Amino acid sequence: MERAHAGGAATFDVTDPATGAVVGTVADHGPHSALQALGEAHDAFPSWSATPPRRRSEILTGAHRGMIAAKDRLAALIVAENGKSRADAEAEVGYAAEFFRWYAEEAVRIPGHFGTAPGGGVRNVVSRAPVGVAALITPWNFPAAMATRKLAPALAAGCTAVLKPAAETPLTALAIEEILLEAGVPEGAVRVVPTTAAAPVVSAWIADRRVRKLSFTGSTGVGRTLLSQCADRVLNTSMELGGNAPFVVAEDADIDAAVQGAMIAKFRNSGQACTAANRFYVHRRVADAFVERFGRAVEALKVGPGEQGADIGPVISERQADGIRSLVESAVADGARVAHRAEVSPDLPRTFVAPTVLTGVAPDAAVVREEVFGPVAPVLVWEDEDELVEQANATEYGLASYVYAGSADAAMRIGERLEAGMVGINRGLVSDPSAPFGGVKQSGLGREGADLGLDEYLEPTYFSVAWS
Ligand SMILES: NC(=O)C1=CN([C@@H]2O[C@H](COP(=O)(O)OP(=O)(O)OC[C@H]3O[C@@H](n4cnc5c(N)ncnc54)[C@H](OP(=O)(O)O)[C@@H]3O)[C@@H](O)[C@H]2O)C=CC1
Ligand SMILES: O=C(O)CCCC(=O)O
Repeated sequence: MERAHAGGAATFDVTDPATGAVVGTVADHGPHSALQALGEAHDAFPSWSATPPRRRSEILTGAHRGMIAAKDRLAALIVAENGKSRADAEAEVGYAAEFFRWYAEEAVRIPGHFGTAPGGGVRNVVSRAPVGVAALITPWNFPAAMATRKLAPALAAGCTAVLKPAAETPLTALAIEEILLEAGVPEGAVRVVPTTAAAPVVSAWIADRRVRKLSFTGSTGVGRTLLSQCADRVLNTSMELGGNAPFVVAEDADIDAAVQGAMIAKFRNSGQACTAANRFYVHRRVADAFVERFGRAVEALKVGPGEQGADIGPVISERQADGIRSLVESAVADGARVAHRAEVSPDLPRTFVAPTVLTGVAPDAAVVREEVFGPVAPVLVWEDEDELVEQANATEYGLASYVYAGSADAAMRIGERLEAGMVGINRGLVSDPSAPFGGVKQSGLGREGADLGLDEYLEPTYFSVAWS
């Protein structure tokens, strides 16, 4: 599985987090070749933005088909470079491809506005134009979906793009670039630029006047740094940052359904998602039943390499694994109890972390306050709804939250009080290309998916037309 890409002699290896084996080698772009790629995207912009929406739509439809046809190959690449289970990888390919289909349908329906100014004699005409060349920065946790969630609306809007994938997972993004070219995206309109020098490459793009848009998915810390760099040029930005999702179980919830939702919300992608349930608030009356059933489901999880039928693969790196373990150790040192834990063979490398349920966790424990990004579920007990809401909102993050309740009234009442851009009501999965994905507070700016995701790549122009 080897991919190289024009862009200079330097290369870097991509490794499998399940084994440490090298699974690919790619060009390592520095700022110079990254700016050349930007030049290509800039040159391609006039023609792509003038391409009829119907044709752009057909090309995106072709990209959707191309991804579905390449599902096995793409899933294998994702497992190899990210480590997730084969089932998670296949689900990701379907989810990622769907962004192309959704935005193929949106490309031909970009709305405008025609209205009469209240004073009369003037018509307000509003049209929307592509913002220009977009620089897209993606993380390693969803190597396909994070790329298509940005590329699809950018291309639908008429933008061209340079995309920097995470250094851990460039192979999937390169495969998607090829699929786009095969579907008819012109040479240069999309350039994937792997690098081990993220900061200088991205800074060079941000400083370059040809870039008119930055869309970033990753940690809040890096997002903050990029926002301050973008301030110098007042660059249009979209930011999908970290999360710390509360998962609330009310006393009248269907416990089996809540456990099923919790398994998805917590263990999809081994917990490495910004939408992952980070802390569980379970009503005292149902806490024992929930922990017992949730614990049984967790203990049944099979941990192992993604291609060997495991439910839970490795996390992305030893550093990440050590960080997750130390959150568990510090919670236990402060009185928490490991109530349930899945088995991990001692023969597996250190990147494999045991899925764990913690009880008796202090509300201000680091495992509750910080984004765990791993398969660990701290469970806290609540009784008073005001206190629950206060604790759930006591975070700078505001991305996703989840509520399980028996009555729609209770579910919506609690859901509306949670500070989050997305609320799963009796569902453990909120991600959907047809819905606006994004957060409030320090979880980000802007939305991806749905019609709002397209808006991020369009600028309104208002024509004030004398018209008697
Ligand atoms: N919201 C989300 O989806 C994600 C959140 N996270 C959170 O962040 C933590 C750390 O993960 P990590 O991978 O380090 O996330 P980062 O935020 O560091 O990485 C995300 C992307 O930003 C790039 N990047 C990193 N530093 C810079 C920089 N200074 N300038 C420009 N680009 C940069 C990375 O490139 P490169 O890979 O080459 O460093 C990658 O493409 C996780 O534990 C998790 O809590 C992580 C990933 C996704
Ligand atoms: O962690 C992320 O930013 C990706 C969330 C995956 C999803 O879309 O559900």
